[in-house]
Amino acid sequence: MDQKTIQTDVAIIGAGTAGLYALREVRRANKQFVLIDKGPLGTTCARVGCMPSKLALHEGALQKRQQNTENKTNTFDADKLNKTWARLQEQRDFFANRASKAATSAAKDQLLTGNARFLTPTTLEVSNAGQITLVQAKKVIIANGSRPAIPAWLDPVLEHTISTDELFELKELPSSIGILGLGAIGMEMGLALSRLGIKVVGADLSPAIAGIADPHINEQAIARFSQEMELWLGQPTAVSLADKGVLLQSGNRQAKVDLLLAALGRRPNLDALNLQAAGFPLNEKGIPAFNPHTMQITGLPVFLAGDCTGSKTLMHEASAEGSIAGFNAVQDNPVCFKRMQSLGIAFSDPDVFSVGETLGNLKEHNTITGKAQGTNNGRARVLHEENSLLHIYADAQSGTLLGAAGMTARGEHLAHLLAWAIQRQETAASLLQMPFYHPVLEEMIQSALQDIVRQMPVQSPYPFGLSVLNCN
Ligand SMILES: Cc1cc2nc3c(=O)[nH]c(=O)nc-3n(C[C@H](O)[C@H](O)[C@H](O)COP(=O)(O)OP(=O)(O)OC[C@H]3O[C@@H](n4cnc5c(N)ncnc54)[C@H](O)[C@@H]3O)c2cc1C
Ligand SMILES: NC(=O)c1ccc[n+]([C@@H]2O[C@H](COP(=O)([O-])OP(=O)(O)OC[C@H]3O[C@@H](n4cnc5c(N)ncnc54)[C@H](O)[C@@H]3O)[C@@H](O)[C@H]2O)c1
Repeated sequence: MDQKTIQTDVAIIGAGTAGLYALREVRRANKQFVLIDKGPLGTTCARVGCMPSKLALHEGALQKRQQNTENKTNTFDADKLNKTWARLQEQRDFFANRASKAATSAAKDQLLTGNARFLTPTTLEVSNAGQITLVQAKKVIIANGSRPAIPAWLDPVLEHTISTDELFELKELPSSIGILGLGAIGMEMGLALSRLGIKVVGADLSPAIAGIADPHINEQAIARFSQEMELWLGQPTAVSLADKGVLLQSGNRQAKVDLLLAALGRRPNLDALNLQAAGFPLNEKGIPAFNPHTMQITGLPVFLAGDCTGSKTLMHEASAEGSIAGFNAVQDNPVCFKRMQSLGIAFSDPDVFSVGETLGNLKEHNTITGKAQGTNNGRARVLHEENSLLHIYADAQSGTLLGAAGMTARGEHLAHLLAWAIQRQETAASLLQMPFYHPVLEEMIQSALQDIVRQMPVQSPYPFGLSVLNCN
């Protein structure tokens, strides 16, 4: 067996979002590096994640709007749908090719293709078709992502089961699909496929969809989205083989579907790296202890970044963690960086979002919830999105904004404004001093803030939103 050895300053495992952001910092510091990836290049986000899912959602929304305009019902047209899917795959290829080129042009001949595993915390064995390369690095960054969870109880129906890793490669879409797991992936893909004309049955053990922690938002979201796909919630679903498909059964409900999409969460890929044998102390989930402000693994010259950490598995967090890990891997003493407010958006149209603290983490007696409903917002009514609902949580004494949750039309934009305001430690009163145009959905934020201010123990004598100017 061929074997060569490379010695370098920094070895990065994974050329996904986190790995590429780490690489940018290592290159800025002019350090030697090796970027290792087993392939395919192109990042999870661009190949099978953020981008293809948004292409499918956008196409689904266009078709739904057209059907509404023409007063038609949603029907399955295999030929048309497969052509649409092929077009979306081409658009997806643009994003994936761009990310792949970013990796090859940044790493050039320091890109090492192969499967990496640790022999010691600073020695890696990289294998590619029988060829072994040993990499000895002063620092290592682990950014090897996650994979879809496919539990063993799906084995009997595995031949009819896919994950999002396969969904965007399908040449022919089924006329019906079952979705197990209604987190962000299950809800986004269920709605996209349903709007494209596929019959969708979605099931989740939990009574909440899209991970919504606020029960009123959840109730509203279930009422809204069950108009588009069947939702089986709060009970286990059994699966068995049926004629050319899968039989789903939960309580007294059952449905036969052509294909099953497993959207049961994702697992960190750390387990493939031989960490324990190489001397990494691991917790019960197989993850080494690390500092989330430096991304350094406790006591070792090794850093983690992105989905492989098993927490904050979002693109913007992967890029921030990659930057922190890459920056710190080239320092003598790692720097602690502040982490951003948490922000999660399901692009379900109306979008479901959660910002900052979730309701379950807040103490009821210390928290005021400001509420706004689409029925009282002119723009939401114009858009036929009266069922929009926004809750903003604030500290009961100071009015400082702590978190928010909502299901609103164009919620992605409201979620960002709220995340920025919370990170800037705005209070309900200070944020009300910002201009709010009319008629806009942002007036839902204004209404919820006014609702908070009204509930505060001390009331200002001045009108809402006005700050006093000392004219003398
Ligand atoms: C369907 C779907 C939709 C999503 N939508 C959104 C969204 O709208 N917004 C959002 O913020 N996030 C979204 N996400 C999450 C987002 O895609 C991920 O958080 C992000 O892509 C993680 O990046 P990463 O760099 O950690 O991992 P990846 O991009 O997966 O990179 C890991 C890399 O490591 C390589 N690798 C793995 N093991 C080894 C090994 N042993 N040796 C060498 N190389 C290895 C892989 O080949 C891969 O290139 C979505 C995810 C999915 C699945
Ligand atoms: N718009 C976005 O930002 C976006 C979109 C898609 C994915 N993502 C990222 O990808 C990650 C993975 O997404 P996901 O939706 O697969 O994971 P998830 O963890 O969000 O959801 C998994 C769902 O599966 C359910 N579940 C678990 N066991 C079950 C069982 N036996 N039967 C039925 N349901 C069961 C859980 O209750 C949960 O609702 C997300 O956590 C998110 O970080 C983000």
